[in-house]
Amino acid sequence: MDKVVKKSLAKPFKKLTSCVSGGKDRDIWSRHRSKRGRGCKGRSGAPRPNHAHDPALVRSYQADLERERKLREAMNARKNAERAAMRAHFRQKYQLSKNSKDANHLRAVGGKVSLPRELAKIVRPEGSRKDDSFNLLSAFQGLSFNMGVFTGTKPAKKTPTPTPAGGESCKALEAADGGMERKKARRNQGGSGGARAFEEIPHTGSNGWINLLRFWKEDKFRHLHKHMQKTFNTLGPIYREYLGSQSTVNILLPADIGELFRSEGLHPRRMTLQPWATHRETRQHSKGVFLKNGAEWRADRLLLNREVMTSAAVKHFLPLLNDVARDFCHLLRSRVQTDGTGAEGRRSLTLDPSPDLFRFALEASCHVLYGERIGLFSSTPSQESERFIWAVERMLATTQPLLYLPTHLLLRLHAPMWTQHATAWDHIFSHAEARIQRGYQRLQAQSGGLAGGSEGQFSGVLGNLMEKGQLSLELIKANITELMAGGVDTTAVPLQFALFELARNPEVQETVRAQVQSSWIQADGNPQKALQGAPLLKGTVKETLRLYPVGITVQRYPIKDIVLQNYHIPAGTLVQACLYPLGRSGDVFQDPERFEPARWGRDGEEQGVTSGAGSGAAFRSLAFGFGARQCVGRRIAENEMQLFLMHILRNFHLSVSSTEDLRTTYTLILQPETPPKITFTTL
Ligand code: HEM
Repeated sequence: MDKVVKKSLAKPFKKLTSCVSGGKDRDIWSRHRSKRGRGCKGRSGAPRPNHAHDPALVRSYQADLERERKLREAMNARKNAERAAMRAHFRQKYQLSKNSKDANHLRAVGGKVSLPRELAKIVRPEGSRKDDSFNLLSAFQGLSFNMGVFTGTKPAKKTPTPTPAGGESCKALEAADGGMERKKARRNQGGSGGARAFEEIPHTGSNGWINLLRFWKEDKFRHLHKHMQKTFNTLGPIYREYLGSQSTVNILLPADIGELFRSEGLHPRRMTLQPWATHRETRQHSKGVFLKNGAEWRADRLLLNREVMTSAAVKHFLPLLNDVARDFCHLLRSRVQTDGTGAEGRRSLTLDPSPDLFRFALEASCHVLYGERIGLFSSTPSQESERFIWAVERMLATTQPLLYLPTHLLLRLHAPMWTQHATAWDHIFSHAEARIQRGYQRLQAQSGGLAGGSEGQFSGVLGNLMEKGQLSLELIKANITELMAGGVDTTAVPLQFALFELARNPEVQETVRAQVQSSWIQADGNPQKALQGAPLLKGTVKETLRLYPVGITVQRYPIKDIVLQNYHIPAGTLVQACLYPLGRSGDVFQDPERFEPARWGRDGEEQGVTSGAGSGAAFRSLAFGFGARQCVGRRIAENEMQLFLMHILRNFHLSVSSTEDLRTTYTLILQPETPPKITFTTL
């Protein structure tokens, strides 16, 4: 790996060192000079005059330089004065002491400051009293100002100066540490006319390869979510990041995310997971919806939606998920009875449930996909399935480090990381292929044809797709394999977090349980009705994913130019909504560290949104992504997790020995560094 990294980084490094030392440029320059020095001839053959010794030319050149310098100084003075004027305004507004440095800046421009329109609007917002300008003047202690700006009679000027624009920004600008509020103050107002250039977006370093090295050295990939949170706190609600060959614009405020999704177009695109795509290409497998784009993606996606996203589909597969969740709890209950301690009827067992949760998730998704149970809860679960679970985990863990390197090069060099990744995918494919074959044969053998059967029985997503015959067998295989690979860790891991949070918040746990118990009785054994009557279960899942989003970002390439935080973002830029910092932002959620399922009301919409959160209320809960390209397994995952928690809460009281926060790590999905141990006590 080291060799590969060195090789792949050698070129950019060479470029970088030559830039720093000026090596290559100097060579070219000196060669050019010496050529001229050797007496380069004109077209006529006569020797060219040596301009370097022409005094008139030298004088004019020096005059040019001087003019440029003066212009630069004047511009800087104007910018400083604009900022000083704003600061003086805020000082006066918040009755803070005056600052002589600002007065000097203002004096340097003769006391005349033409504020750009955005700034002027802050100083004298629309509808404010007429004497505002007078107050402002008094703040400048006798310095004269261009009144036209404040009264709006002078045309606005374009300026690269920071342009805070909103009432709440006033206070923020005064914050001494330049925290989040100050950055938030740069919110975009109106069209892109006055927007700042893309290049002005704060960034974490403009050399992607150096950044990448730093990431590796500091092991930042595993803590990418924390790195993002920290960077937003330092640079504000928008920043650029260059990593290897990737470059992204990162955002976290709901209003900005809304703007991004509104420009995703008919065929929304995410960042391509190149290692996955390269695997499909080299093995000549078809791609499923995860990796496809454009009209092809849309056509396949619409067919899949019918099988897994519509309410008719949910009605079919929900009872299957319920069977698996119920069986899981029966099994766990008998284990607690046998291996646990305590009095009869209130036995307790402490264990790390994660291996069982992975089995549960695979059993559940296979039941929905193939319409049959695969027997993972038996005392001797199949080795094949255990290998599949292991392969998915390997595939995810090896994706992240490969994302920022040229996959085709690694492939050619047989880099061990790539080989591990490809082998993990090969396992996943051969396992899925075997299951699909079996499912296909079983369905053919069944009387009454494929999906629906003669009694209208649901025979799994595979059966339905085959019966309808709208997707080729190749595409069915590709998509079923993706659904299998995407359906295990994504639900098993949040369930670990949910159990942990319920266990360390006993009051919350009791409230959710009370609702579940009463809903269960009223639903008379109908799982769908039981879920509908217990919205806190939905709230628990949402709350878990707010604090621990499986994928820490959702990405899009806007199809048109947009403006975010008053920066111009050209169409086609990769923009990421960063879900981990979003979910824990005090600007967006009240008391963000608190686990509170009830914050999501009956209809799943958030209640008690912080007043400073701005618009974009629909863009606070995005763990499954958004719009036409959102997670296609969403309905399976939501119902699977809610049913699981429903049966657990009906059967067990949950507790943990320590209420300390869990340490988390990111390996393409966010997970606990060490899976938490939970004590299950029978009810
Ligand atoms: C809690 C569980 C899950 C979470 C948080 C989750 C999250 C996501 C996210 C964020 C996306 C990208 C959406 C976007 O770009 O807007 C996605 C896409 C996808 N997910 Fe999930 N997922 C979960 C469970 C599942 C399950 C159970 C399956 C399969 C049964 C699945 C299969 C997929 C597929 C195939 C895509 C690609 C869809 C497309 O591009 O059209 N996911 N998921």
